[in-house]
Amino acid sequence: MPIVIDKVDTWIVDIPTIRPHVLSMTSISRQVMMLVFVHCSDGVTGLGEGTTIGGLSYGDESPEGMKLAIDRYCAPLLIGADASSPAAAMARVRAHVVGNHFAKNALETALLDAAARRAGLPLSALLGGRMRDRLPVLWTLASGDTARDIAEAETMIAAGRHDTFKLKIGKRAMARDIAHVAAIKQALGDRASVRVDVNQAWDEQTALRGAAMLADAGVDLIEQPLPHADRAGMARLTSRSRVPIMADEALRGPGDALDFARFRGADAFSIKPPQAGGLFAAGRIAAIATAGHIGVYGGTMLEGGIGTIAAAHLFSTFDRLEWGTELFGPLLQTEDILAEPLDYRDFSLILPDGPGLGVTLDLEKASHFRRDGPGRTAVSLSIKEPI
Ligand SMILES: O=C(O)C[C@H]1C=CC(=O)O1
Ligand SMILES: [Mn+2]
Repeated sequence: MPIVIDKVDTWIVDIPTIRPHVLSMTSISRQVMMLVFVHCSDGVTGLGEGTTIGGLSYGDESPEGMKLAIDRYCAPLLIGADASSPAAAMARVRAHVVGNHFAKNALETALLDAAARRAGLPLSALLGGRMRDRLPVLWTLASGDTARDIAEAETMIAAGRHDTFKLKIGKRAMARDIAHVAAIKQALGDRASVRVDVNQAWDEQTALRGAAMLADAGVDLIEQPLPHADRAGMARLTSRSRVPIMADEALRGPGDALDFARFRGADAFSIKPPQAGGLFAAGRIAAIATAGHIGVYGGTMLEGGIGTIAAAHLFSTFDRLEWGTELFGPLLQTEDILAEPLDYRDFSLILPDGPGLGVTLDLEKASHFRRDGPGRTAVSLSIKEPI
């Protein structure tokens, strides 16, 4: 008897962040996660997560939209389908649903988690096998305040948690932002690598001047300085900047990665399974990066434990990961909805060995924070910032 997909459930879960996280386009003080449960006829359930930043401020999918896309359009395509081939199941979804990369990634993760659990293998084994058991993880300093960011970095270094920091800039005038970055780099010196993420906020002229000043300040990497559609500008900037340039929002699938590799639009790629449209698509971006002599970095959408560990399984299979990862999402949340939190130590995230994702959802806790669940909390009702 073939094992088929019986049911697909989606939940929206709201968790506050430990402090406001300030980016160029929005500030968040909670994270909204869309969880997917794929229930199979053999009793195995796979888990996936779709999370973005600040509703629709970062990308063109919101957690609420992901839930709708899955409930209304994707789930009916999957019910009764063979659960043993996530690739065939996702091909069916892709044939009928355009775009919706975050929703597709969450579904593909759940299908792969179920298949790997059934096989008794860690997800990384299904994706080709691990090249490493731990991933270096940086921390983003984004409180919006220089002194607080320096204090936060010092605490992280002292605790052995992070020694590489990404600073979110682009919200304020360029000179003010760079003074903030330079002060942090000066305070940390050689004890830390400092990078910046402009989140598309600059134009090419600002970026050319900014890159020169950031080089003088000792910054190691500049992430997505220009709007995602300005590929020619990214290529010109990459050829002129003394600091390596990384593409993030511009990479919405392997096709974008191929263009960037052809025109050397970046020195490094931030690889994010949700932006890519799934774990397999993200793996193809890494292959293009490697073939194009472009550096590889494991990005995040500030996901919780499920999305984070799914990405970690994939990143563990990459043969090159020159720029490390930023898989710190669960550490930014006040609560963990996993039964056992992810294992962060020695500046790294340690991959679990159990089958599938290798993590267990604390169902009671997740239901408590579920927006539409029985334990609906004050958190989801008292939020003032835009969803
Ligand atoms: O990279 C982004 O643009 C999004 C995200 C990742 C880390 C962080 O602080 O924000
Ligand atoms: Mn980024």
